[in-house]
Order: sequence, then C-alpha cells, then structure tokens
Amino acid sequence: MRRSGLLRILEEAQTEKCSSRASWTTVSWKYAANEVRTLGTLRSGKLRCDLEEYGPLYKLNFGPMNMVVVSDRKMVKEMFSNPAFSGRMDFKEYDPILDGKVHGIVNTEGEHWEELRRFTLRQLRDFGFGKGTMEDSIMLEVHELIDGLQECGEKPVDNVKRRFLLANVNALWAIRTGIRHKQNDKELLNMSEKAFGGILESGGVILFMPWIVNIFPKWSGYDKIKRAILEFTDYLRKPVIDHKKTRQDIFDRDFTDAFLKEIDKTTDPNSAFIGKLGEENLIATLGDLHFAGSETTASTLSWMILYLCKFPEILKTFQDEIESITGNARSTTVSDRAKMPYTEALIAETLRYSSIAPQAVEHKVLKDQEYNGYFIPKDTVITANLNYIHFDPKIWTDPENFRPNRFLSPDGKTFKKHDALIPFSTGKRQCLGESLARDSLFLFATNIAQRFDIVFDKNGPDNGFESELAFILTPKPFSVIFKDRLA
Ligand code: HEM
Repeated sequence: MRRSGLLRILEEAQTEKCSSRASWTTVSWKYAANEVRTLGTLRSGKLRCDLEEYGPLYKLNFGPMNMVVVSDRKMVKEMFSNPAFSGRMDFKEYDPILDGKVHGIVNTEGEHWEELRRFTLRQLRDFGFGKGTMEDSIMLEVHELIDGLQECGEKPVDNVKRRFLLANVNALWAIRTGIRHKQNDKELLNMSEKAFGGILESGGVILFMPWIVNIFPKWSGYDKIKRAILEFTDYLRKPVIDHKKTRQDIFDRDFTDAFLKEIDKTTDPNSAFIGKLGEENLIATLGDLHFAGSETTASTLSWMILYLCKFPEILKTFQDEIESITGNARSTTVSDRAKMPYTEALIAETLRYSSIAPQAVEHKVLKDQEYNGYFIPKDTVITANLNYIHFDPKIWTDPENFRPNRFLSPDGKTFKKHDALIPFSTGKRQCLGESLARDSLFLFATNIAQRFDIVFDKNGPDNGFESELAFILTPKPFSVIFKDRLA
C-alpha cells in the first residue's frame, strides 16, 4: 500500500529544467519511482540501459528537493573530494536527540562533523582499548558464531543474515562500550532489531524524501521510527551514564571512555565536545557507529555466503588458500591477509557484486557550484550511483558474472586493486569504518570457510541474487547447510 502511494505521488510530480550553463538532462519521476521500487533489481537489464541514455550526470526535480545523480566514477571522485560537496540532507527527524538539530557524524556537516569524524577515525585507527584489540573483539564473535553453526549440525540455517547482524552488533558494542553480550542475549536481540526495523523498511521513501515524514508521519512510517529512536537512545545513554561514574583518566577502556575524556579536556565553547553538547554528540556517534557499521557488514557477509554456496568451485579455491596459510590448524588472523590474494579478490568481488549501499549516502552541496559547465545550486542533493559504476560495462568485462579472478594478476598470485570499486564511497565523507569493516569481512569469511563446507539448501527458497528493497541491499531469504569439514 505504502509503496503504491509513493509511486502515484512521484508519477504525478512534474519534472523541471533549471537555469544552467550546460543543459541538464532531467529525468521523469516515473523513472525515479521505478528506481526507488527496483533498487534491488537494478543489477540487471533494462534499467541500466535507461541510465546509459541519461548519461553520467542527470537531474531530478521534485518538490522542495533538487537531486543530481552521478554515474561516472571520475566525476564522483572529483565532486566528493571537494569540501563544497560534503554536506548532508537534513535528517534531524532521525537524530537520536530529537531537539530539532543534528548530532554525531553521519548526518552533520561543517566544523562539528569534521571534529567528530577526525576524533573517531583516530580512535578506530589507534584502537587498543582496555584489555584487547579490535581483532580480539571480532574474533570472540567469530568463534561464538561458529559454535552456533556447529550446533545446527546439518540442519538448514535460514537466518544467516540475522546471525551475522548479532555478531557484528555485539563486536561494535564491545568496542564502543566495553560491554559484550552472548549472541542469544535478549537485550542484544532487542537492540539489533527494534532500532533498525522501521528505518530499513521505509528504505527508498526516506532516502529520497526525508521531508515527507512531516507531511505524512504515520503513512511514511515515521511514528513507528520515532518510538524506536527514543527507545534506542535510552539504550545508548545507559553506558554513558555508567562510564561517567567509573572512568579513570589514565586508562581508556573503550571508545566511550576516550570520548568522555575529550569532553573533560574541552574548554572551547564552539567545540563539538563541549559540555552537554559533547555528551549528546557522544550518544549520536555511538548510534552512528551502530547503524553504519553492523547492518552493512552483516549484509555483505550474507551475500558472500550466498555466492560461496552458489559457486562451489570458488568456495573450494578459497578454502585451499586458507589451508595453504594456516594448515587448518589455527584460525586466520588479520596479518594473514597480505598473503591471501584470492581471498582479497573474493572480498573485492563480493563488495562489487552486492553493492549493498547502491547510492552511498546522499551528499548536499554547501554553496553554488560550477561543475563541468553545469550549474549546481546550493542545497542540491548529490547521489553517487555506485551500483551503476560497479556494473558499468565500459569499465568491467562481463560485469554480470561473479568472478573474483578479475581482481587477480594473470598468474593469480597478486591482488589487483581497481579504482572503480568504491563500495565505501570516496573523498571527504568516505566510510570511516572501512578498515574495521575489511577486517571483519576477512575474519568472519575465512574462519567460517575454513571450518565449513557451505551448501545451498535446495529445499529452501531460491531467489537468485535478488535483494530485499531496503536502505541497505540484503539478499532475499535463502537457507544453507554448514557441514563441519574439520570435525
Ligand atoms: C561492508 C561494510 C560497509 C560498507 C559497504 C560501508 C559503506 C559506506 C558508505 C557508502 C558510506 C557513505 C559515504 C559517503 O557519504 O560518501 C559510509 C559512511 C559511513 N560509514 Fe560505512 N560502510 C561499511 C561499514 C562501516 C563500519 C564497520 C563502520 C563503523 C563502525 C562504518 C561507519 C561509517 C560512518 C560513521 C559513515 C559516515 C561518514 C561521514 O558521514 O563522514 N561503516 N559507509
């Protein structure tokens, strides 16, 4: 019901040409509506042909929002490395603080965003909080996940994505707050599912028209989301209150301690870390890392499991490489990565083929811009069409095929980076969890494939490589048998 309502509104809306030096191709909202509806199937067929017609830069005008869609990797890189293109759409309705302003990293812009981003990047890079490293936190989850899969015996597992989500939420929660749950802990389940539900379900609507929630709070699903945000914020607030009581200056146990220390040190009234505002930014940043970090990594891993069971010869090559490095006598560690070109190629191809963030996260232009002869007014929203770039036949040979070897040298011994592969986006706002995400993908995938043969369950649903319609692309239901190969 909700979607067909959206489609009707979009189809009735008018396209409009704006004054420009070069003349814009404006795309009808009928097409855009189709794009919203079929995000998940954009990979193949007609829609991409349509895009070829519109060219690398086209414009959508709808209601109060101007949007430019960029489908060329060079253009995305040029634009996103320019600070003038580093703004964000106004998402204050989704902010955990709900005081009519935005906080944290993902939705802010300007000096506070820069300050928080710099601090968080440094913490993630230098990470070695408390008793262990980030790798230790991830490996605890890898082992518990493997134990859970082993307990299933040879029964089909139909909730692969959920298992990865719980494991990733837990690893991130431990890094941020030092608290670790069991993967079947009720509190963890609640935290993982409630907060995401509404936002992910409403996917395309919110992505394209965040302002619609003010006009149709119930229809757009906003009322439900708001309740979830309030509940989730209480959850985020708890460890902050506890950490304030127990923290010691000499030793940062986790990200929350490090952030609170920064708040204590800050005297500049304009800083993002000052006093109460600092605390609100801490709560929002904890939320940002949760939302940006767990669903993305979990979805990518579930795609990889699906590819591995659909292409047993790829699984076999992957397992052979793991064995050649570990003798299957120990778990893999991040330091093995450099010696595992096939694994790197498999991860790269998984990121390309799944393109879980097909349009990255929209940017906003902070002041009027002239780009390649086009006039782009302040507040225009820029969408990087990563999905198109990752399947562009001008860049990739046989893009529709899942083929890790495209990222290897001809002798198969060296991993070759490709500058058109930008699943973490690029430039000033490039994903700040990229290296954590890459470590997680590597550790989960290699240790699971070392332990199990992964077999597609022919009695379960088979939706090919179609994805659910959601903010993050995630595979449609499938089930898999994990056969212990080391028992
Ligand atoms: C496979 C996993 C992941 C993918 C594909 C991914 C992808 C992305 C993309 C496309 C963006 C938008 C960049 C832009 O606006 O141009 C982004 C932003 C972001 N990501 Fe990730 N991400 C992943 C995992 C993570 C993890 C593990 C974390 C942290 C724990 C994280 C934290 C963030 C944050 C905080 C931002 C906002 C950056 C900003 O606005 O300055 N991501 N990510």
